[in-house]
Amino acid sequence: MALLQVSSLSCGYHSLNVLHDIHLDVEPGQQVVLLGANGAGKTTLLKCLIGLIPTSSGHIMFAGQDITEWPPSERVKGGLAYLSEVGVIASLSVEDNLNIGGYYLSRQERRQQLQRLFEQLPLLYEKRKDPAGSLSGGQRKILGFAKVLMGKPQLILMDEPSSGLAPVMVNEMISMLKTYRSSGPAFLIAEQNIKFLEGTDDVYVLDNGQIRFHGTPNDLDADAHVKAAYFGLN
Ligand SMILES: Nc1ncnc2c1ncn2[C@@H]1O[C@H](COP(=O)(O)OP(=O)(O)OP(=O)(O)O)[C@@H](O)[C@H]1O
Repeated sequence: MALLQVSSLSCGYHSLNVLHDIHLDVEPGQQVVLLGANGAGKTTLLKCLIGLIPTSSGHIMFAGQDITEWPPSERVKGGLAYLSEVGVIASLSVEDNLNIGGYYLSRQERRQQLQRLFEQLPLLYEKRKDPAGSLSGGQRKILGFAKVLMGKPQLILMDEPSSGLAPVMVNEMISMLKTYRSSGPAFLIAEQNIKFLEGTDDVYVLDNGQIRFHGTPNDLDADAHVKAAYFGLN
């Protein structure tokens, strides 16, 4: 059974639908990429899935439950996490940001998870008392990633992890995804950067609020029409 199953979903802002009839699945442990240009509706879809924007029609099933009407806090408690492009609170310390990510864990679990992440990401341990705003853009992205991992989610919704990152940090982010995928969570990643197709199981192409393509990265690579129409590739 799919971990996330989105069917006939429409949503938008102030009674104006931006997304139309979206169907999308994520299986446990999968990495799924949602590709689309600026304004295609990627952020809107992720916000709708986490509950920050209400659904106009359709259904969102997660871990066997219909969460379409659930508030964001219940979705997070249920194992869904959302990492926005910003991802961290600049005025709070690195450690406080991480503890916010583990808000729904018991005190003991939170302590253990914090220790585990500090061991895996020594940079965050070194900077644990520093305000998140003092970190470089790349370090902030890593902190944002660690912050969502703190809550031990089953599925992480990531909004443009590459935005504002130098190419070397994009590679670092891709290798972090590889590392953490093997330890459990599934990922739905909204991106414009096709580098994120590396290690990806499934791809959806979103254009003007509609899914125009769904398949594996190999299927996408073989589809000259989609490549030319949406990515200017021959
Ligand atoms: N708060 C809002 N109120 C009204 N319309 C909005 C709002 N936010 C986004 N939109 C519109 O919804 C459409 C989809 O925007 P969205 O931000 O979801 O796209 P995106 O694919 O994430 O693009 P980007 O990469 O630029 O963030 C756009 O036409 C945008 O102008």
